[in-house]
Amino acid sequence: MPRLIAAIDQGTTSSRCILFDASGSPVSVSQLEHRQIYPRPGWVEHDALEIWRRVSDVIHGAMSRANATAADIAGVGITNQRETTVVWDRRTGLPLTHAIVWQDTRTRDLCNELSADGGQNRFRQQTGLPMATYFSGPKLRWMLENVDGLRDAAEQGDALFGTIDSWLIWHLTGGPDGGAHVTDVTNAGRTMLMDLASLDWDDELLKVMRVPRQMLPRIVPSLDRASWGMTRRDGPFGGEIPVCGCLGDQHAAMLGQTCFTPGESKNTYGTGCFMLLHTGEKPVVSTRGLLTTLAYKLGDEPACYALEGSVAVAGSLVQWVRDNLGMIADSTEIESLARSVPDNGDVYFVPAFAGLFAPHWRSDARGTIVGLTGFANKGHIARAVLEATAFQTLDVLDAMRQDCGLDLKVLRVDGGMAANELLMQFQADLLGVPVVRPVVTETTALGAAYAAGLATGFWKNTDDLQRNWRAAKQWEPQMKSSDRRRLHERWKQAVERSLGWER
Ligand SMILES: Nc1ncnc2c1ncn2[C@@H]1O[C@H](COP(=O)(O)OP(=O)(O)O)[C@@H](O)[C@H]1O
Ligand SMILES: O=P(O)(O)OC[C@H](O)CO
Repeated sequence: MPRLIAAIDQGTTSSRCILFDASGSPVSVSQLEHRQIYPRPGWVEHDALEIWRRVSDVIHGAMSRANATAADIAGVGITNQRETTVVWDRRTGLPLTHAIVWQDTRTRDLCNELSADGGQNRFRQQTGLPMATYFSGPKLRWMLENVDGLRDAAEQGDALFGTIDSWLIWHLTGGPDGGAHVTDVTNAGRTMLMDLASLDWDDELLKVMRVPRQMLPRIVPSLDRASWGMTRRDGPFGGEIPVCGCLGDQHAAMLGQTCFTPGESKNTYGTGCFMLLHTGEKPVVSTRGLLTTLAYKLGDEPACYALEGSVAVAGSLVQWVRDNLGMIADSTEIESLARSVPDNGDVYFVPAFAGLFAPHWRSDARGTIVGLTGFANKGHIARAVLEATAFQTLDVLDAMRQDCGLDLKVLRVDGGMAANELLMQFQADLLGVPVVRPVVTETTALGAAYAAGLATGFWKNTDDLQRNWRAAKQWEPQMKSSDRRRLHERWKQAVERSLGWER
């Protein structure tokens, strides 16, 4: 009798495999980083083969730590960094070029060209997305136009496209020997090629992005009782297990946080920071710079939608301070450094390294630190670094409030940066809303496990999942509203200064 569910969480900086038991508790974890490749300013690439190898290694690691065999695992769920674009050869299983990562801005001119006719919101009605470098469609068009032989191979059906979920599922279920070529609705919804209402590839968008349909994966729900394929016997699990759950990482975190009711919201503080608000069974098109996205689609049930505020740079700014400035040796040290000063000393850091995402969508913005005086020290910079994430979240929440009259009661948080107590208190202060962190903060992996567990009957229904959710810590807002307003005004001035720097 299988006692566990396996989740593979393939993130921007690392890959994890976590095995969960029936109470939704992690039983074993294995994690490995992969290279970030920066060939030019603004370009960010991953080696998809390296990612597949890391994923295979973490599967081995988690299985051996739990002393588990394939017979112990009821199902496999996948969750992944979204939008990152992979093309590979169906015959060899090898990538045809480096993957273009979601943060990469090389398609800026292409996006400007595509929005010349109809503006940035040209495809917002169909896709819920503004025209921006973030999404996969323009990245795929760039590849088709710049990688030698790719278009011919795609037209002949030899080159396949997928986001990381597709790439991993294809390899797990057989690779060149009949691997399943699928993607779930939450991932497909980030390509700018899928129609939000029909949940199918859209012919007009395929034409605009010049994408041959035969290279695209089949779009499936976020979980499937029939499963998309079994893990191969000679693969990293060492036996056959149904692969039957799949969601983009932010959508998986909605499941992991059990946000199943319209009005519920979670914010994940990882490399970037992504707040999603459940809006029910009908897509709400934003007028304030938020994305309309799928929350999840559980098998045959109707799809649920969400509004999303995507912030490109959050934890990665802490990493930048660690790796590029050498101010700290480990990400966790940022907290004690920030606590060495009582406030930000009027220093603000706008981390527009990849332009500014929600709610601004300005690819011409660049990173800036303002307010420096001879008084400012490392502590003030550290504070400004942490506060930048909280201010960006406030901008997103304000947009949600304006878009749909949201009256948020509590914000559920997770992700690596949610371990930072100073940030969480400041976040509650700025939003004026309690912030709550659950016992299991690996909500992304947990959400993928929940999808696979619901598909296989390991968990019966969403009530089972809700019973697993438990709060570990809550932060109450303590700041005076006049202070909140003053700080927010200063932040907005800093943002103004970052706009238009890139010409
Ligand atoms: N205590 C901390 N304070 C601030 N940032 C942190 C802390 N711990 C981790 N981080 C940041 O969180 C990020 C890792 O979070 P994680 O959820 O694992 O990210 P991802 O899934 O995007 O790879 C890193 O960017 C790291 O710098
Ligand atoms: O890898 P993460 O957790 O920063 O998530 C990346 C997002 O999915 C990008 O849209």
